[in-house]
Amino acid sequence: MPASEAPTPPDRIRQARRQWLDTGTVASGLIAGPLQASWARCRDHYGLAPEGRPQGAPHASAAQLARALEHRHTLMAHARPVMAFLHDQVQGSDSLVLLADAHGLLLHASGDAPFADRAARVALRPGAVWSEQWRGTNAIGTALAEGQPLVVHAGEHYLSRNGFLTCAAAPIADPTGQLLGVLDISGDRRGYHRHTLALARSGARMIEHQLFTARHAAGLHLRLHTQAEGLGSVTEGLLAVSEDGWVTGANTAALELLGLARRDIGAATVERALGLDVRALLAQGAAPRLLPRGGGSAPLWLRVERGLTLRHTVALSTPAVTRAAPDTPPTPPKPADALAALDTGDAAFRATLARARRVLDKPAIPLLLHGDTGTGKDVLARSLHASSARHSQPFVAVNCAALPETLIEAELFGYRPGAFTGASRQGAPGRIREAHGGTLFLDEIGDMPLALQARLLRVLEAREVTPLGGGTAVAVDFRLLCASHRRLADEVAAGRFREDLYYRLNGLTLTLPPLRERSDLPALVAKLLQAEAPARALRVDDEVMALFSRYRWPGNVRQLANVVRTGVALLEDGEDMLTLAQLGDDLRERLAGSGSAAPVAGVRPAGAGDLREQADASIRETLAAVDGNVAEAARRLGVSRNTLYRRLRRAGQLEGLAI
Ligand SMILES: Nc1ncnc2c1ncn2[C@@H]1O[C@H](COP(=O)(O)OP(=O)(O)OP(=O)(O)O)[C@@H](O)[C@H]1O
Repeated sequence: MPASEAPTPPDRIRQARRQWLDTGTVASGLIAGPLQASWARCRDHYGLAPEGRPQGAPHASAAQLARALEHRHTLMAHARPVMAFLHDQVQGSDSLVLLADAHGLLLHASGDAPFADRAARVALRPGAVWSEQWRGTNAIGTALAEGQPLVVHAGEHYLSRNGFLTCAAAPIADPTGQLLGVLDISGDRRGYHRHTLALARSGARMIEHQLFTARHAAGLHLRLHTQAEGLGSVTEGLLAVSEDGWVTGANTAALELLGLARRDIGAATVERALGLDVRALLAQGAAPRLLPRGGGSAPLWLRVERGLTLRHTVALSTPAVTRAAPDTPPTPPKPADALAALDTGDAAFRATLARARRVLDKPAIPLLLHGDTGTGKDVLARSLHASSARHSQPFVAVNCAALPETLIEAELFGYRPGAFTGASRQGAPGRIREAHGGTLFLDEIGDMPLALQARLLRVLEAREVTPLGGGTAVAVDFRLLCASHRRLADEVAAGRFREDLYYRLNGLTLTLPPLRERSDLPALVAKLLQAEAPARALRVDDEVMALFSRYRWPGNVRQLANVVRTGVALLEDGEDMLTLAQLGDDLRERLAGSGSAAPVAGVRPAGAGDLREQADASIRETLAAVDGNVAEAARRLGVSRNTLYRRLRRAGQLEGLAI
């Protein structure tokens, strides 16, 4: 049974809190084990005080939230209709249906307006982060930490200020077993209902079912249920099987029916899971059959399917039946518009986008994205995928600069159990196979070691991949996008990049212009301002725009976006014009520093000094401050992750960091 299926009685919770405050421990059995473990984490790992407030808890800006929604658009597309359905079930009961991502960032809320107002007072609204680290024990954060559905009721919340809530949450995993987020139903504690957890769990199952169907409908997959009538329903188990007999995907129901764990996906054979080998499955017709099982387990009904059936095609094309809730956060651009949304008026960039659109759905023509750091290669790659016919299939990004050389091979091609020292016992299918049916984005391809280039070339030519440690080659179908800030032709000339691979990758090169060469700076600034504060009509004054126009922008759009974000944060309430004075001294100095073509009156250029040493010191300090989390350190330093990775790789400091 999941933790706290029924709420702990109020007197027990009071007793537990009193014991906790007085002695720092709780007698066993007073509250559920996972919640007790969570209280201990809150105090010992996160240093939270029960009566305290969440100090420094992050809150996503509108632009960051929009980006997170865009990033999770597949999850959103499948979650919205389910959330609308759940909202119908709990309507009028003072509650909210919430969706959080795997970091606890609240992506979407749907619910009763009066309760939404109360919930917003404790930041239970889109943009806030409800991981345990910031909010203490709570259904969203604790379900993520424990990886199981649970209820956190009233005083079981670690922070007293959240004690008016009763919350039930269930994790959502993708078909490969990776945790995508949490579906939560939160309400006033007086309105607790014992069915709420079952509702949240069913909602999570429905979303997982849809995600599975979208990803695996085209391949060999199995439907499982204890009753024949259950096949085809949202309660069925679903298992994807590769042609060489590996379990490559499963929903939670299938894992439970077969007694498998998430880590078994990509690691267990179908023979181990079902007692049938893949040939026996393929020989079976489309009719359901009863599968006897040993060990006292109930027999299972099994139906084997290959490829799309009409019913699933219809189901796939309709997940966008959404009913906008009154508090719907900004929605990401529709997939078809993602490319168009990048066009802010620069003629050369517009022509590049038009060329890209012409080959969008021709996967035989690989695209190579070239541009300096921060020019938007990653943004363009995601938009290309979102605008393509494959948009509901996986987008798998591999950053070749981010991985130690020794790991790239296993990460890309997968490996058999025990293929190399330190390999996980389960083996892994590899990123190339994860991209099957969708898009594979190899970022910083110029940093791929020569030996691996030969292997990649073979995969591209044969369109099949063989895992490290041997085994059968598996056919793969993906649209390839590569990006590099280096000119690959120069790398070829220098002998660092294989010529044959270069020609294989370079169906069409799309070059992103540096920001200083773009003619649409004012429109881009307007777009970034709008994204940062959608509800306010913000502008920059002429003096700032003139400064922006003269500056060289070595960090390109990323740097501009950071400058705009800081500027907006420094605006007083009610002000809608960003002026030079409001940019702050340090920012003005940076803008007017050595990168500027002409100095601005009254602004001192940045001093020289030993920049490399300073940079190294600040990288070390920042990494220490964020516990080695490279993505977070890059954000704080205002540089791209790739720049930081390259720097760390050169210094031999990449192993062991959170990438
Ligand atoms: N067209 C755009 N509209 C709005 N924001 C953009 C655009 N292009 C880039 N950005 C912003 O710039 C940031 C950097 O973009 P991106 O990561 O795509 O650059 P990149 O070229 O891949 O950089 P690197 O090579 O350093 O990884 C993004 O997070 C986004 O905030």
